[in-house]
Formats: sequence, C-alpha cells, structure tokens
Amino acid sequence: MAIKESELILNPDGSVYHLNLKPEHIAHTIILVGDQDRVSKITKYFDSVEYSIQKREFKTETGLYKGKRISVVSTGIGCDNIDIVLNELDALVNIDFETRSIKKELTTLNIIRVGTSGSLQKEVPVDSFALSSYGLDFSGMLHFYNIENHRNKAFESAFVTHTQWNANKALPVLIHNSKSLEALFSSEETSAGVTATASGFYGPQGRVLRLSIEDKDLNDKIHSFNFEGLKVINFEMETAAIYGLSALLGHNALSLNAIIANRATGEFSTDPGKLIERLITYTLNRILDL
Ligand SMILES: O=P(O)(O)O[C@H]1O[C@H](CO)[C@@H](O)[C@H]1O
Ligand SMILES: O=c1cc[nH]c(=O)[nH]1
Repeated sequence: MAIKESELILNPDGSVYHLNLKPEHIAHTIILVGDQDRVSKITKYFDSVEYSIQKREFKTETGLYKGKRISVVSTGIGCDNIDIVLNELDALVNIDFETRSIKKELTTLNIIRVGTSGSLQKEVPVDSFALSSYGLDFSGMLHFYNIENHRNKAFESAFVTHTQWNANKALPVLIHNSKSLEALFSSEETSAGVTATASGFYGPQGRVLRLSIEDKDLNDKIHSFNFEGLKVINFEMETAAIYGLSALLGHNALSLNAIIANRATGEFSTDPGKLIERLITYTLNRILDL
C-alpha cells in the first residue's frame, strides 16, 4: 500500500523532506555527528566527496575514504532530531519513493555516531573515548514506538528503584548496541558502559546555573548505580534514540563519544578540538574493516 503524501513527505525534486536527500546520495555506512561543522572535519580525510547537501542542521557529505563509500550526516542536537534522521535515512534505502511502498528486500545500514559527551565516572577521564554498550533513554521519544521487545526491563526497574525516579519523568529505556560493531571499534583506548541520553543539556543532565533542579542528587544516584557490573558512564543527547530506532528498523548502530567533561571531577577538556580529531581518525581507521 502506498504511504500517503502527508506521512512520507518528499520535496518537489523528489528528495526526502528534512535531509533533502535522494536514495543515490547516501552510502550504507553512515557516520552521524551532532555538529554540522564536524562533517567536513571527517570528510577532509576522504579521497573524494561525491555529494555535499544541507538543509537546516542536517548536512550530508558522501564520498570515498580509502576506496570505501561513506556518508557523514549531522543530526543537530537531541532525540527529536534523531527521530527525523533515522526515519528518513531508513526511508532512503527501504522505501521505494516512486511507488511509496516498502521494498521487499530491506537494506541494513551501519550507523556509527561520533559525538561529544560528559563522563559521570572518575575512571572515564576527560580526553578519553566512551563506547556505548547500551543507551539509556531519558527523553521519552522511544515510548511512541513498539519498543517492548528491545528494552531491558530488569535493568530499567532496578534503575528506577535505585534513583527513586520521579514518575512525572519519562520511564528510562535501555537499548543494546550492535555487538559486531562494538567488537570492531573497541580497544584499550575505549571505555565501555551505559550511555545516558538526556532530553536537555542543563537540568536534564543535573547542571545548575540559575534554575534549581527537581532532584539535586540524581547524578550521584546514577553514578552509584551498578546492575550486574553495568554502570552508567556518560551523558549525551542522542545515543539511546539511535540505538532504539536502529533496533526497530533493523540497522546496526554504535556510538563513540569523546569525553570533553567529567561531571564527577568538574573538569573540562583543555583542547576538545584535538580530542574529537583523535576520535575521528580512530573511527576512520577501523571503519575500513566493515
Ligand atoms: O557533539 P555532539 O555530537 O553534538 O554531542 C553532544 O553535544 C551536544 C550538546 O552540547 C549534544 O548533541 C550532545 O549529545
Ligand atoms: O556534558 C556533556 C558534554 C557534551 N554533551 C553533553 O550532552 N553533555
């Protein structure tokens, strides 16, 4: 059955609504970054750039890196943007835009986030790399999908009990990464653990400037939580949404984050630009084995 024009929105040139892309514009290996200016910091290493297309905060560059076709897409900040990016990337490969119907043969994308993040644990220091074995969604976005078969309720209910999670907030949802991507990208340079995906940068990550927050002890409780050896190691704003939608749509996803802040020690990286550059070259070196 054809998907209605109000649901799958295509621009007059046939490109998908927000990303402004047509199917031929994307590779099946995709690096997601938050910051649109980070796209060229990655593609400057490419042999050639085939397409460079931007609409709003969504900038895409596709090209060849040592002969491998890769797309780099910026998502902007937050899970609401991830809802747009993941649905539209999936539509580009798995929906026929002519007939507006789902293709019989589905394509699996490899999706790797290269982001920045704040650590919650002293053992995951500033200037190191966090690899998200799981994403813990605090944003509530995933509750709008049928996520039940992909979440880990035992972890979630232990977490809710330990943190005395306020019922007015969305229930946390724990989602796994792609274990094959984790195997490829983990090394002695990465610390693996649970990444908490917040719905904001300030209050939702326990930062206080002028506004007081509902639970000033929440970060300490997240910090001390341990479920069968699994700890929440860092805070950022996209990973769990990427993991949740990738699990639902059948894509492989992994999130790597440069630790620019340590919330446990109060430190901030003296050179975040250099750190993210290091994570970019680390990721590109390993992506060739995909
Ligand atoms: O550096 P990026 O990839 O944007 O990631 C982090 O930085 C932003 C907040 O400053 C959020 O998007 C957070 O997830
Ligand atoms: O503390 C931090 C640092 C980067 N990004 C976040 O979302 N939080």
